[in-house]
Amino acid sequence: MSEFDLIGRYFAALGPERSDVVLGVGDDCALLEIPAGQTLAVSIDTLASGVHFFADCDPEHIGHKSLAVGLSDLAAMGAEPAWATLALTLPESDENWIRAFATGFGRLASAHGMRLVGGDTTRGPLSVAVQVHGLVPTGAAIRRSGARPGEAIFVSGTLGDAGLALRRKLAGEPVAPELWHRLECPEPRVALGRHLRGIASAMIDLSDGLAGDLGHILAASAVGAELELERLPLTSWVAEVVAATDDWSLPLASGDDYELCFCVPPAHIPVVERLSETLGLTLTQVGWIRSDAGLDVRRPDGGQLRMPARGYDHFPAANDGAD
Ligand SMILES: Nc1ncnc2c1ncn2[C@@H]1O[C@H](COP(=O)(O)OP(=O)(O)OP(=O)(O)O)[C@@H](O)[C@H]1O
Ligand SMILES: Cc1ncc(C[n+]2csc(CCOP(=O)(O)O)c2C)c(N)n1
Ligand SMILES: [Mg+2]
Repeated sequence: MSEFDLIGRYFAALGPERSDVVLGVGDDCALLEIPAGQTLAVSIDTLASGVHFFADCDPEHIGHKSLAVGLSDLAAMGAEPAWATLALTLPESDENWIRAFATGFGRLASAHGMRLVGGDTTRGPLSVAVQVHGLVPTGAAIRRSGARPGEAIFVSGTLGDAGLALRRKLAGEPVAPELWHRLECPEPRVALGRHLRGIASAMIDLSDGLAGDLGHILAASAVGAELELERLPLTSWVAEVVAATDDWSLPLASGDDYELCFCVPPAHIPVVERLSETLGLTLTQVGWIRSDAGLDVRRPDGGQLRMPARGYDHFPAANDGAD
């Protein structure tokens, strides 16, 4: 099947039609209308074979995850998903693979009212780059820079499940299907992000791990924080590993969580508790923002945790100085 046949058959109509798409797949550019009073939020993420997913991974899941990580960035700004573009690099034109990929991508796009409006298809080592475009009322986006001393730090869902799935797979151990799902099919917290407009002062999505990603909020806001490990929301799988090893790197630094971490003034804590019930999503306070710089991680016995690695890094510091 030719490049243009593939595009026409699998990528010309993914996601719902939208009235703000003046021109979608098929011309040199897409043409998109930004509604009055809205600001465009844009983010791009690449998933590379062997780095972000295993080469033999279910292509439907690769389609899902390649869009989910971008949706998670939109969620972290409080933005509403609108349009996506997709750059697909494939070693061969395997129609079964492409159909399954488009199914996973299209299902998630439809669930969030997002239309695929363009892209690029080339031959090469398998990699997928997705640019997402979202809309947020002007002035309402939630940045990393708004955290203030005295605010509560919350996270959604549970932490470390995807990291545990990856660790078990790399060790050749069996992985429970629910854990595997957390790694391959993360659920971006888009509704939560939108509901936190006007409530959260700062927000980030957790792609590299709580310690590192919260560190980005602290740096952008010029504040510090205290985290209490006993408050971390863990599934029994992760809790067992932590209890057996006293190693907190899974929930703090393994990455791939795609949960939201956000800060709220104390007066808004009851709103967050109600939101948790409305959305049926666990929202857990894990610590406090303070004015002293740095991240202080408290163990259940009150002692201080020597910080593990700060989070996933494609070019870790061991390379520093080498060029
Ligand atoms: N090659 C690049 N050129 C320009 N800006 C970049 C480049 N790579 C990253 N950035 C920007 O640097 C910032 C941090 O990038 P990063 O990819 O770590 O985003 P993130 O949201 O923290 O993580 P994730 O990619 O997991 O969503 C973002 O504002 C991003 O747009
Ligand atoms: C096969 C395989 N090996 C390792 C990982 C773990 N991993 C890769 S990139 C990343 C951080 C987020 O990426 P980015 O910073 O590029 O957004 C994490 C946690 C995986 N998912 N699959
Ligand atoms: Mg992000």
